[in-house]
Amino acid sequence: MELALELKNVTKRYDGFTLDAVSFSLPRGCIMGLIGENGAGKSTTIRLILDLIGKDEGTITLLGEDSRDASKALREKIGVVMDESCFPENFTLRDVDSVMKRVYHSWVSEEFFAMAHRFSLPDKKIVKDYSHGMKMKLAIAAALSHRAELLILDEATSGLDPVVREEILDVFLEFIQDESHSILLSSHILSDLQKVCDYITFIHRGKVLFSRGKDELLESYGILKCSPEEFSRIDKFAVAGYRESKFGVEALVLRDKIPSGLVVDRAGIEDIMLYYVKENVQ
Ligand SMILES: Nc1ncnc2c1ncn2[C@@H]1O[C@H](COP(=O)(O)OP(=O)(O)OP(=O)(O)O)[C@@H](O)[C@H]1O
Repeated sequence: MELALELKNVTKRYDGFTLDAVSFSLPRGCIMGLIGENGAGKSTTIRLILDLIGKDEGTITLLGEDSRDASKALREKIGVVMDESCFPENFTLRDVDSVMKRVYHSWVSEEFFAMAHRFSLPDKKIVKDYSHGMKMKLAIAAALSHRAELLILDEATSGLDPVVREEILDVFLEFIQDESHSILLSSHILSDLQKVCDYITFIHRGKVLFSRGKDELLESYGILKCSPEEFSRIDKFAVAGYRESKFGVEALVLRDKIPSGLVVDRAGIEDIMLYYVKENVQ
């Protein structure tokens, strides 16, 4: 399986925080969601991948090349959306186009304007007068207009309404129709990730708790609601996390380890994350 991205034991130490031996890999043609609580290390991971900050240990391979020796040609193949404010405030679409075509050899003006119009971005308005959603759409249109093979997005859909998010998720799904294309995106909107991702990597307090196929995760886990007596009879290796209330016990469990007769409901990525975090608090 050809990989778009591979991290092996990537470590970054800050005073009071360590991104600790992070390893995961993203196959080409797939979308990976990076999840984790505030301050977990998602943006640090993305900055390391983009070589915006230096790592202390480990290796990062981007489209087959070491990220440290990334050539200009490799950089052209990576579309990045870090935040909304990537263009000067007095720029119009035309200004963005004329600057970007000097930055990227592979810039395709027709694709940029087509995407900008698809996103209903106005021709004449300057960036300063854009809404937050318009700025994000502009950043995404630009990232998609230089023949990128790998898109890396940090919180690209945060603060956007559901209609705009859906529009952007559709663009992502179209982008990976080409099997050489891949996407890594971090988000707190787990329902969005559940819709589009093939893989989920969960970072918690600087460590990868898991990096797995989404379908496999959703099939493996379920939510069990039962009485304390029933819960006491369950193999504890089957329990990823639980909470007790006056109504009984609710637990995130491995579905195939639960005896028949007990009802196990479907778990979402959000359930999985919440129970895992609860179980891993120190
Ligand atoms: N330049 C820096 N110097 C010191 N500490 C830093 C620096 N950059 C990030 N950190 C710390 O690294 C930790 C992880 O931050 P990071 O921005 O990667 O988290 P995140 O998962 O993206 O969080 P959020 O969801 O809130 O954006 C935090 O404790 C943060 O304070």
